[in-house]
Amino acid sequence: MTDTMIGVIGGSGVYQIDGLEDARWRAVESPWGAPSDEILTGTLDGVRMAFLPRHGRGHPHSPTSVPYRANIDALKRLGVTDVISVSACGSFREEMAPGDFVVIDQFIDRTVQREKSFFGEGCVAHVSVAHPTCPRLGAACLTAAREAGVRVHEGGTYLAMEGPQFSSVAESRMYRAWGCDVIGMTNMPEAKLAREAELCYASVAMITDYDSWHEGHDTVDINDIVRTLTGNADKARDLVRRLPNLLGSERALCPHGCDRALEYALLTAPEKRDPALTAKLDAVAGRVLGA
Ligand SMILES: CSC[C@H]1O[C@H](OP(=O)(O)O)[C@H](O)[C@@H]1O
Ligand SMILES: Nc1ncnc2[nH]cnc12
Repeated sequence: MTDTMIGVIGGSGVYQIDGLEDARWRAVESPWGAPSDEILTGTLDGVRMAFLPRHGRGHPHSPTSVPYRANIDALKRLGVTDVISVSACGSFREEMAPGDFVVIDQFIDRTVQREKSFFGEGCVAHVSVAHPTCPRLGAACLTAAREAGVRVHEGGTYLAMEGPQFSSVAESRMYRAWGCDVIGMTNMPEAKLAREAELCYASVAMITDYDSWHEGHDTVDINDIVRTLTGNADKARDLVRRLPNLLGSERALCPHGCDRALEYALLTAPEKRDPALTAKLDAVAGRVLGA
């Protein structure tokens, strides 16, 4: 058994969480650069918590400029075991209405301008992201959302677009035809990096709009999104407050193997490894590199 530490990555509209004991904002240094912001740490119902606003307080980071590697590395360095992302998203489904939440279980990654891996030349690793979210953590989010009285959908495919512009009507119709349920700009490469760092990852999509496909609704507009965001953010904080009781302060190995994702993933022979890269990997891959 190890100690649970829940890491919450707050998306647009979610720049803090409430109720932490011994709360303090901490600067965490990472060899992957500066994280989006300081990280708020504390304890909730006896469980250690870490909160990171994805875009930074005051929202200085665009979806493209979010330092995804530094964020995941910093959470891992603090001792986080389980990461919950909360994100504003557009919907491709009539029944997934603005104000509803969706616990995501699949992604299609259409981002093109981001660093997507901790690994590379000098230390090559291939992890599986066939199932990119942790079912155990997703189930806890589903229960927490229901307890908080949120209308929540179990499972959904999230299309990650580069942005920052929203989709055209043609793109929106195409993603819908592909079977996607929601659209956002940030969960990739975040989910892939969490898997590389052997962190359980779950994503809660907070629906703000119907993107651009819906003939009965105006095309997506930032003013409408911001209006819906405020209510969604309050519900998200309520959901987060319920997670410690559901997850508990002690954790067994993840039954889905998220915390052992690197077990057989490293291909580069020890004598061929780049010492500079392996040094940067101390937190993410120290378990398998023997750091
Ligand atoms: C505020 S609308 C567009 C913006 O909001 C979402 O961010 P996040 O996933 O961090 O909540 C979306 O992905 C875009 O970045
Ligand atoms: N329609 C949309 N497209 C991309 N990101 C979003 N975030 C919130 N609504 C969105």
